[in-house]
Amino acid sequence: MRTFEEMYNYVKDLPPKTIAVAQAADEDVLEAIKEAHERGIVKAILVGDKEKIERIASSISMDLKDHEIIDTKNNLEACREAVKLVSEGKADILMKGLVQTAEILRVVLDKEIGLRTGRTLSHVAVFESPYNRLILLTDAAMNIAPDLKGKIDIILNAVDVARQIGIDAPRVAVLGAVETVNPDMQATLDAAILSKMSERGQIKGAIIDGPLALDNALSVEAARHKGIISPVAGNADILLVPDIEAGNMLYKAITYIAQRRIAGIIMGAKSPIVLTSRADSSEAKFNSIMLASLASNV
Ligand SMILES: CCCC(=O)OP(=O)(O)O
Repeated sequence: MRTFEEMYNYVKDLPPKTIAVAQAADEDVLEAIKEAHERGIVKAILVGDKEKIERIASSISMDLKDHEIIDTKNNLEACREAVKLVSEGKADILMKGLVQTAEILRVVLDKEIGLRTGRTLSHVAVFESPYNRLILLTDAAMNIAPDLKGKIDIILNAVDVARQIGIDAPRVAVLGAVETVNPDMQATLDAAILSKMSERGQIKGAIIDGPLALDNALSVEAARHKGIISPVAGNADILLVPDIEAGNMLYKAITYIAQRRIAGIIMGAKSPIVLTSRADSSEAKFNSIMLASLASNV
């Protein structure tokens, strides 16, 4: 797949999913749900301030008859109710509405009602690139400073998503600020170990190389210019960033500087979780719903 249009052409033939939205009283969230419903991808259980949800829905001419509303008093209650719907099997997908990322993730990780599976949870973003392909970015939202084991799990979650979008053996660039191993830079040490583990078949299903800087991970020209010989350089499908600061800034640079279309979900839980920035457009939220629908096949 090269675009979100191509993703839609695939997702439209999947059975519609039920999505539980934690704090749905937001215009962009409801716009995205409206479009995803009209295009046959989901029906929703909208959790949040009922009066506000109905008011916003009416202002965007959204018909609520095919959706359910659960009235809640505050964000915590909305997150808990929405997460419970998924853990009880009443919804296939969870979506972050107008709540902070940390608020919903705390409930997702709750030992009693949460959605843990034993796997590391991680954020996977997918964006349209100028390189004629969809590219994945991980982790922009969940793992603050993952260690080596964490990075392996983060890669595996991204590989699952890559497969669903038609990339069978994704090329993973382990990003750093430089392309050589520097003992003072932990990201480059982790990159070297991950590359060797991949070469020896200890991590399967992907071709992993690094450290690579962002320029030579993406651009064949940049890689050639810097004389980098690598099975990944210039052709990366997955960008693994060293920590959440790098990931979140790159995610927002893609949106606000490059102005590329993007989608984001959390993988590794009982269901995919649609997780965009609160400030992301309804289009980004719609694309993320599509991505979650696709990823729920994993
Ligand atoms: C994937 C980005 C998550 C994020 O940064 O969310 P907020 O902007 O809502 O904090």
